Amino acid sequence: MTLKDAWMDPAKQVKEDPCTWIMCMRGGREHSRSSGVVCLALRSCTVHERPGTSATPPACRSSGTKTSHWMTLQERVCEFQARLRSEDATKRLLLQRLQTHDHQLNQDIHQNEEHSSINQEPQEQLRLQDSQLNQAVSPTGVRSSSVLTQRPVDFPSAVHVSKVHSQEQLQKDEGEQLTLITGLRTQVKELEEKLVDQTQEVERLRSELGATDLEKQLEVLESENQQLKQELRASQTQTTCSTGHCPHSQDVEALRGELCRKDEECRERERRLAALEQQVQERTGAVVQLQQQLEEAAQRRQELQQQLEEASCLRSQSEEQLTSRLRDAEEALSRQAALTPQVKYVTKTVEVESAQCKQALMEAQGRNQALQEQLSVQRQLLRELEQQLHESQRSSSQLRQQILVYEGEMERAQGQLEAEMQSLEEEKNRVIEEAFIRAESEMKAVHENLAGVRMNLLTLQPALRTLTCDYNCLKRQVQDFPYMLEKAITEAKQEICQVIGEVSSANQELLRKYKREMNLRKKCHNELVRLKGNIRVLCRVRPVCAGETDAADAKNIVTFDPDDDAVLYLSNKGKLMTFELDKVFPTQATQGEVFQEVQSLVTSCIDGFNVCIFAYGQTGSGKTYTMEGVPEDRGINQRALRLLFSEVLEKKPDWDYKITVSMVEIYNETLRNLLGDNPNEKLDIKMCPDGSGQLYVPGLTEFTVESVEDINKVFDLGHMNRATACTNLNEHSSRSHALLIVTVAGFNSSTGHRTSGKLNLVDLAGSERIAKSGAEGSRLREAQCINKSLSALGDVINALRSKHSHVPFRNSRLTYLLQDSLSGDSKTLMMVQVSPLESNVSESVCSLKFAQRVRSVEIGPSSSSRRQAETSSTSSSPTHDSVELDSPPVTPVPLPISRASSAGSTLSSNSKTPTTRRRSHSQLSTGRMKLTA
Ligand SMILES: Nc1ncnc2c1ncn2[C@@H]1O[C@H](COP(=O)(O)OP(=O)(O)OP(=O)(O)O)[C@@H](O)[C@H]1O
Repeated sequence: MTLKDAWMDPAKQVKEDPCTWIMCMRGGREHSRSSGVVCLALRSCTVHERPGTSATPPACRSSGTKTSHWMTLQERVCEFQARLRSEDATKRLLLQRLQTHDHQLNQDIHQNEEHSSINQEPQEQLRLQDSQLNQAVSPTGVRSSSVLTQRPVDFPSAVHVSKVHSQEQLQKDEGEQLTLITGLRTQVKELEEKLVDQTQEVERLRSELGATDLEKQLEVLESENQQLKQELRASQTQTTCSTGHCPHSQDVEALRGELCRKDEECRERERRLAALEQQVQERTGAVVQLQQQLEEAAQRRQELQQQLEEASCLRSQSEEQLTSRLRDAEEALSRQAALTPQVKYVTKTVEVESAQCKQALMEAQGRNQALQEQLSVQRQLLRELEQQLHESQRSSSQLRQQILVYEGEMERAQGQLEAEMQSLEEEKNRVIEEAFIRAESEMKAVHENLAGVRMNLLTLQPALRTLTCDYNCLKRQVQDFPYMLEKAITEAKQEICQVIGEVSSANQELLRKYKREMNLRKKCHNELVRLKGNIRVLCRVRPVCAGETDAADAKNIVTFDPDDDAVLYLSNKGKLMTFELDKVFPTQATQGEVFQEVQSLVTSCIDGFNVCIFAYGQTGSGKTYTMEGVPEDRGINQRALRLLFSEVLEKKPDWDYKITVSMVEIYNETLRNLLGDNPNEKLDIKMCPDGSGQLYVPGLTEFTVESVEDINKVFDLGHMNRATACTNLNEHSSRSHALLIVTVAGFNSSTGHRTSGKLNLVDLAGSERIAKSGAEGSRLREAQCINKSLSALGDVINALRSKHSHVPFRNSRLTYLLQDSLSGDSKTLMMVQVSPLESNVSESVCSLKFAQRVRSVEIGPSSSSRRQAETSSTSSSPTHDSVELDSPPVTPVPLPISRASSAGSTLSSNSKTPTTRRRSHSQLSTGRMKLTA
């Protein structure tokens, strides 16, 4: 608030913010005093000083008594000032008038001096002027009257005196006038001095009033209050700011709530006090009314008493008159009685007068009675009034008592209120003090932090400068960044395109080289296989089992050449027969060693070749052991699949392979699905209707396998189905062919190259002689079927070896099913199982001779088709058959087997063995092989 605002509308400003207004007015007190603004403003302040008014500042409420006292003083001061001002104005007016008159007097004197020679009765003018002066000065009581009274009263009579006397008189008057003027001037000076003194007095009073103890106290209180308010605001702000950090915030909040509650209570009590005051005022008004009524009644009573006294006085006077007249009459009567004649007259007179007197007496008595009635009425009225007065006095005393009670209550309530106010004030002071202390400590901490921050700032300024420089540099770089980025992107794009082009060309070149290498590898592999022979024949001699050692014919007749692993010696009836095969596994050979020899064929299946691995031999020679193995030492089947998995995994990034497995059984020339839902279901082999010449088995179940667990599951299912279809699994397995058909289909996503290879793992039925086994009935039929299929196999191999135009694949289900794996680029491996026992020597000789015959066969397509297969990278599958497939089934013809000289029957061949192979020591016959006893 500005001083101007306070000056313009003090009442309004005091209503809005009295404390600030007072502070403001303290600066401009001199102005406000002179116009009485203080008084008006303080009256407004007093109006708004009522308890419970929100606009009233706490400071004014807390020091209400002192403030009201101060206001009363201010009012008095204002009144005194107003009075002084009016006196000042009056004195100034008087002074002006005196000065005016002085000036006029001077002028008149000058005129009198000028016109004294012509004597134009100046006395009248002087009188007039004196009277004016007297009129002007008289209100102030100045000594002018005394001066005027000293003028000669008989001055007009001097006109008739002589000129000498007149001149003397004029001189005398002039001297008197000069004396008067001098006196008047002296008075004016005195008045001026008095005025100055009074002005000084006024100033002194003003200065005194401006620094009374109460005002000083008030100022001190206001300043303290203002300071406390500021501190409270600051502490409240800090408390609000640090509500989450201050540990006493809850206490402060509670105290604040308590303070508000107490304030509410105070306001309530103040309202009650105001109501009580109002009641007291009303009662006081009633008492005043009653007192007025009482006064009126007393007045009327006095009037009645006066009337009564007057009436009594009149009555007594009339009675006295009558009594005196009666006495006079009686005296006259007694005197008349002495004078008889006169007595009669007197008696008559008396009688006449007596009647009159009586009448007058009667009238007087009547009047007396009426007056007495009036008196009694007045007395009654007086009694009533006295009763009313008593009642009003009683009610007045009751009201006074009530007032006293109320006053006592008020005092008590006020005392309580003051005590509560005091306690609240103390509480507030305590809270403020605490907040102040807290704020001080926090402020100290903040100052310390600030000092630290300043120090940090000082140390950080160089870094900031550096950072600013860096920032500017970065800003420039950022501004240039889009352009640079665009440029870099363009360059990078160009480079990437260039690199992509180079990589693409390199990739093409690599792909080309890869394809070439793959073809070369395949060619080499094929060449290797070819060099080894498309049909490889291995021999494995099983060890003598634990239960066989005790038998009389349990003699081991098989020996091996320590220098040549492809030679096997068989002692047959004292003669040593030598058989040369591709490799001979001795009895101690492990499953791993056997598989190592065949794994190259397995991997060629991945390359798209069809592979056929047979296990051939008499019953109990170890075919199943070699092919399936035992749970603790798995055979070729599972190892082959494991190898396929690992190989496929190695080629995984480029090639995607799918490996499917089927299991079939050929029993008595009947094909059965071992993985199907119905194991007794018979399957058939049919030609694909698409004209591709491929064979397929409708209804054959295929399982896709991806892990060893899948393989085991498939094997378990096959074994289970095989077991459910027969009464004796061992016998049944000996009399049937078990085929595990593994198909490997690959796809190279980068080249689009597809491959499809088939791996046939065949556990053939036992090849023992029927005559020896003495089979009859069903066993004979089983033996015939086995012989038929084995003969058909021999015929097929013979036809292939002889390069006949017709290969009799259809002569048995076995050869028909394995047609695509026995022809073309197919690779065949026959594992001839041999029992080392002497009791099995004839079967061993037969098996070895058959193996030797098979070993001499060359399987392969015509040179043209082979070239095509080698050069074609996509379509020329190695499974493509070059031989006629649709040849009708022929009756199986036993292979003619020429016996070897003395060593027993040996395989004979009508074709030369390759030069790379060593010739067998046994003579090979040129006729057809015959697998008979
Ligand atoms: N290399 C070997 N090492 C140890 N034991 C063998 C070996 N070969 C075969 N045997 C054991 O010889 C017995 C007969 O083998 P296996 O059943 O494999 O002959 P098989 O030719 O399959 O007979 P079948 O034609 O009746 O099925 C089995 O107990 C087998 O464990």
